[in-house]
Formats: sequence, C-alpha cells, structure tokens
Amino acid sequence: MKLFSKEQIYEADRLTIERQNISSADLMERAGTQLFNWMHARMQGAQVPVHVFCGIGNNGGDGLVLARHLTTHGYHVKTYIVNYSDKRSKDFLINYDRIKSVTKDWPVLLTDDESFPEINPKDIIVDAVFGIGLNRPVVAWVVALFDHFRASKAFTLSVDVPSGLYLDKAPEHTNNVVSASFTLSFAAPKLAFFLPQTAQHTVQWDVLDIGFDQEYLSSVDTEAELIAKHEVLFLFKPRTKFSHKGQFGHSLIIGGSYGKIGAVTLACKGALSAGSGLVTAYIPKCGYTALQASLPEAMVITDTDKNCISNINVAMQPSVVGLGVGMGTDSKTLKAFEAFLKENKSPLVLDADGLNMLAQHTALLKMLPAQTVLTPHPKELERLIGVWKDDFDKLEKVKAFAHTYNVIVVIKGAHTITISNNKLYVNTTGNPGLATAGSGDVLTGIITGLISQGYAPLEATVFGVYLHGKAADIAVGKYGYQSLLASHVIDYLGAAYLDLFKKPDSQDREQEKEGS
Ligand SMILES: NC(=O)C1=CN([C@@H]2O[C@H](COP(=O)(O)OP(=O)(O)OC[C@H]3O[C@@H](n4cnc5c(N)ncnc54)[C@H](O)[C@@H]3O)[C@@H](O)[C@H]2O)[C@@H](O)CC1
Ligand SMILES: Nc1ncnc2c1ncn2[C@@H]1O[C@H](COP(=O)(O)OP(=O)(O)O)[C@@H](O)[C@H]1O
Ligand SMILES: [K+]
Repeated sequence: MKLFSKEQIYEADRLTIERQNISSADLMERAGTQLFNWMHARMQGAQVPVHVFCGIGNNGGDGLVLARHLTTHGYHVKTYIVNYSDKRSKDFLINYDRIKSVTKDWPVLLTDDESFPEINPKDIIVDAVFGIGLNRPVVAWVVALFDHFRASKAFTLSVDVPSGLYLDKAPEHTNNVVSASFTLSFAAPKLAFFLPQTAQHTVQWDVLDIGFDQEYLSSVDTEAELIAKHEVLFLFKPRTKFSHKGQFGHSLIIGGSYGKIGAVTLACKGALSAGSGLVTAYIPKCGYTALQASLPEAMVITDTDKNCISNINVAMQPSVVGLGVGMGTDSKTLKAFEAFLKENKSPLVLDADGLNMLAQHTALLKMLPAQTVLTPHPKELERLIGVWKDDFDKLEKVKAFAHTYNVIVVIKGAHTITISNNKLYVNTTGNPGLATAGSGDVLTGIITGLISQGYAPLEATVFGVYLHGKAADIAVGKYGYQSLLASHVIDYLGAAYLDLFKKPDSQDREQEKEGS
C-alpha cells in the first residue's frame, strides 16, 4: 500500500474535484459521511455522549459534517469549535452554517483553557482539531485541551491524523499531540503511524476510502510503501516438480567467536529454512562440534584460530555470504574481514559485528559489493550514520548513506524499514516477542537464504523481513510474547510461507485493515 506525502494528498484532492466535477464541499461531505458510517456501524444508535472537537480548517469541516450526521441520526452529540485562528476555511464555514440548520444546540466556541467542557471516561471524543495542514507548533491552550482529552480517559477517535502530529517531522513535545485510541485516516495511513517516536500517538488506525481519483492514486510514485501480504505475494518464487538443490544456491555464513557460536547456528538454520539449497558455516575451531551436532544439515569449515575468525579461507564460490553474527571485532577478525572484502565476488549480507567493524573503519564501506544488505538494529545504525534529530531525520540520513554506498539498509524495529534507492519499504509483520536474543541472527539467515535462491537483494530483504515477522506472529499464538525464542521463529517459517496462500478469514482481514 502506498503511503502518500502531504503534497500528494492535496494533489489527489485537487484532481478528484477536477476530474469528478464535484465541489470541495462535496468531497468534505464524503469524508464526513464515511466517518459517520464507521461510527454508526459500531455504535448502532447507542446514547453515549460524543464530544466532537472541530478546528477551523478542513479537518474541522470534516468534524462538522460528522457531527451533523450524528445529530440527525439521534445521537447524543456536543460540538465545539476550537478557535485557534480566525482564518476559517471556506468549507468549514459552509458546514458551520449547515450544522446550525439541523440543531438548536449550536457548536460551543472554545477560545482559551478557561472553557473546557467536562468529559467523562465513558464518553467519546472526536478529535477533528488539526489534520495534515498542521505547519507550526500548537498554541499552549490547545495543547492544554489535548491534555484535557488525555486526563478524561475517554475513547478518542482522531480524524485523519491525531491532531498535532506533523507528517514530516517529530512534534516539539509528545504532549503537543492528541493521544488517539483510534485514527480514521483518509485514503491511506500516514508514515508517521509507523515510526518509533510518532506511532505511539495512535493505538490503532483504519483507512477510509473517500473516493479520491483512482488513476492518480495508482499512478503516482510514493517514496514509502507499506509491505503486507499483498505486496510480497508477487515476489514469491514457486518450485517446480523437477527442482533440485543446485538451483537454490549455496549460502556461506561467516561469523561466531568463543561463546557466540549459537548466533551462526541460528543464521544457518534461518538460511536453510528460507530455502537455501546448501549452507556452509565458516567459524572458529571452537564451534565445530557444537554446530555440527546441533545442525546436521549445515556443512562447517573452521578457521585456523580456535576462538575467533582470523583468516577467511574457503575454497568455494558461494551464491551469497552472510557475515558478522557473533563474530566479535578482534583485530585479527578485522584484518580477515578486510582481506575478505578485497577478494569477495558474492552478494553480501552484513549484520552485527560485520556492521560494527564497518562503523569503526569506514574505508571498508567503499569495498562492499553493490546492493550489499546491511541489517543494523538502532545502536548499530547510530554507529554507522551518527546520531539523528528525530525519526524523519534518521530516514533522510539513511537514504543518503544507502545512496552514497549503493547499499540496502534495513532499519530494524517494531516496523522494520528497508531503504534502497531513496525508497522506504515499511514492514507490517512482527511483534514484541521478537525482542529476544538471536532474532536478528535469524533474519540475517533468512535474507541470505533468499538471495541464495535467486531473489534480488532488495526483494530478498523486503520478503525476508516480512516472513520473519509473520513467522513470529504465528508462533506467538503458541508461545506468547515472553516465551518466544529466536528458534521458534525458524520453526514457524514454513507456516509463514504457507500463510501467503491462505485465504484470509474475516478476522485476518479486519486486523490487516485496522493496522493491528
Ligand atoms: N484537502 C483534502 O485533501 C481533503 C481534506 N480533508 C481534511 O482536511 C484536512 C486538511 O485540512 P486543512 O488543509 O484545512 O488543514 P487543517 O484542518 O489540518 O488545519 C487548518 C489550518 O490551520 C493552520 N494551522 C496549521 N498549524 C497551525 C497551528 N499550529 N496553529 C494554528 N493554525 C495552524 C493552517 O493554515 C491550516 O490550513 C485533512 O487532514 C482532512 O481531514 C477532507 O475534507 C477530505 C479532502
Ligand atoms: N517490538 C518489536 N516488534 C516487532 N519486531 C521487533 C520488536 N523488537 C525487535 N524486533 C525485531 O527483532 C529483530 C531483533 O534484531 P537484533 O536486535 O539484531 O537481535 P539479535 O542481535 O539478538 O539477533 C529485528 O528483526 C527487529 O525488527
Ligand atoms: K485530527
């Protein structure tokens, strides 16, 4: 699913009005009616007090349309105008007049923090104060209103975005943004719903289709894309009846050091379970027995050094190399890494200490093959690109870094984002059960195993991140968040593949739609 920028949403709005020959007020009527339909379907006439807070722009206009429909359908509605400016939009004014014609209970004007209404915990707040038009800090008394929403503990439904949320930068302070229980976003969710600093502002979200011009939506190229089953399905490479293991490549996993052989085992098993035809581990001598005993499907080559990698010497041409898990950054290992990079001709996936060595010796970055996949967690990323101002700044910095070195960067996290060629692929699978030792090693193995089968590095990365999270989502049903182990993610990788072709049941569809 495309994640549109603010400029693209305004353009969709303009073109829709032009091509469908409707007025902007008609489009606002559609938006407000969709909001009403969503609420009406769930509330079925329940007499819960609904407080609709409207700003003075088009977001507020949407709120007024909703309030009018709620009123005419007999709901218990109270409407407020949050009068933070006197520059009222044309369509806001049209709907301000319209609501006055359906009720004697006219909207209450709020102009300062003296006049906030009482809101009970069982009431509903509709937040239509600011939409995507926010372009400067929210004035203090409106921030106080947002605090008032929070303090009420009432269910808060935000229209389009939680008010106070910018689409392209972090808020000045978290309290400057409404804490939405649910956001109904027009046309598509916003990128800010997926970033660690800003996702917290809405617990859940859903998308409302307000009939924007389809031709524009399908043809416009967005910088960010949300990756769910629909997006990865076409990447999948089926096997034919006469397939043999020689067609699925040979993955070489290089890593491990004394006490950290398990990381290599996990990565090798991840690669095999992703479908790599053959997997060889290159590890220090100390890990030989442990690895052979725990993973009979893998082949093992040992370094001359007992405890760390000191000289990468393999008499084979692997289809792909995954390097760095549990590897350590010993000076001997660093030398071996540099020598390896000079000779290596295979596609490369770098994780953990592979990344740490790059960060310590940035000259090595120029030696990476084109489209090398780097999979840093936040700390490793910071070592590579330095500190960032906020999540949006981080994305800009990673885009520049990926472009400069012609690499693919996987920013791991709750919503892992893959960045390549100035595009962002925002993953939707995965859960807090993955916050456990070794889950990143498994991901490295999966991506390596996909490249080995002939997936292009970017495809392998986007698909691998999806499968890794999906396997965890299925496994968590059995183990719960706390007890999920990295090995379980491997055990459920097959289920994640099978799930690609499972017909969604209604519960799955709801969950995908509601961003949960
Ligand atoms: N234009 C569209 O694409 C559509 C927009 N709709 C709604 O319109 C919203 C966007 O409306 P607007 O562009 O009018 O903007 P908003 O309603 O988000 O904000 C109103 C105006 O307030 C001003 N403003 C921004 N930050 C401020 C601040 N901190 N303090 C005081 N004033 C501030 C801006 O000039 C802005 O235009 C969307 O989020 C959506 O809810 C819908 O009606 C459907 C179609
Ligand atoms: N809260 C979370 N929700 C979803 N995925 C998560 C969460 N926390 C961690 N992950 C995922 O788990 C993996 C952790 O990787 P990493 O930190 O490298 O682990 P390790 O070094 O232990 O192998 C990443 O793929 C990351 O996206
Ligand atoms: K809003």
